Amino acid sequence: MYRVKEAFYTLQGEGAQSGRAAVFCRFSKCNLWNGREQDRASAVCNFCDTDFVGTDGQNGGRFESAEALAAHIRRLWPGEQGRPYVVCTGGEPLLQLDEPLIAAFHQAGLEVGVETNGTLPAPAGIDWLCVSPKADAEVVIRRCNELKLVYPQPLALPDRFVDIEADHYFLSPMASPSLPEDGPDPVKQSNTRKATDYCLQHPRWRLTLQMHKIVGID
Ligand SMILES: C[S@@+](CC[C@H](N)C(=O)[O-])C[C@H]1O[C@@H](n2cnc3c(N)ncnc32)[C@H](O)[C@@H]1O
Ligand SMILES: Nc1nc2[nH]cc(C(=O)O)c2c(=O)[nH]1
Ligand code: SF4
Ligand SMILES: [Mg+2]
Repeated sequence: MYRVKEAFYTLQGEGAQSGRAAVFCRFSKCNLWNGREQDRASAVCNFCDTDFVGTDGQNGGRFESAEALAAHIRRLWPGEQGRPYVVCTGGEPLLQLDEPLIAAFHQAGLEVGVETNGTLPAPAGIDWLCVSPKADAEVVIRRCNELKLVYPQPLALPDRFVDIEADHYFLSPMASPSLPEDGPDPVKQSNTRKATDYCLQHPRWRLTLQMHKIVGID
């Protein structure tokens, strides 16, 4: 059984695949926060900008088989154009994504991307793996396509992650978790300046912005 909070067609807004059309499959549940506001401050990850509790979002639900979920996701891709792409996110997708589901996505003609906090081992067969470390949580994934660190995090300084092998190293300015996505966000503005300065001083790191929030899409 797979539990999905929501699924929607949009453009990837972050990282090296920014601007690419994708169906986002947001799995329910995370291992670093239970999703309740009253427990945010004491969670390992306390800046999450996402509601991943339950299965009640758009196109969300409980799926009995990998094939049923893959067919559901494939139907959200518009027609036959381009290279159909699913981004598995959450919540923490590696609590649920397994090899049978990856195989079912591939069978349905989907390339498979994953956004993970890196604390759980990744099943084989993922086409694009993005690891985004959180606070002092141990990262067990040693190799990925992109490492995308939300910045600044006092317990997760960039230097700690340069030994993780990645094709791209990104800093993503931390946004306020609870503001409406289209309003002004002074905290994000100040974090964007800090991330910019860090990238200028440490040119291994590149800046990525949450483009979807800038243009006002999901
Ligand atoms: C909601 S998480 C879900 C996937 C996975 N649990 C993870 O943390 O990577 C998706 C992406 O949003 C990023 N993110 C979450 N809260 C954020 C915030 N307040 N500002 C900027 N990025 C944020 C995460 O770092 C991750 O790259
Ligand atoms: N457009 C868009 N791009 C994204 N990239 C990563 C996201 C996520 O929440 O995992 C995300 C998201 O929520 N929306
Ligand atoms: S950002 Fe990722 S790791 Fe952190 S609480 Fe949200 S879903 Fe979990
Ligand atoms: Mg998001």
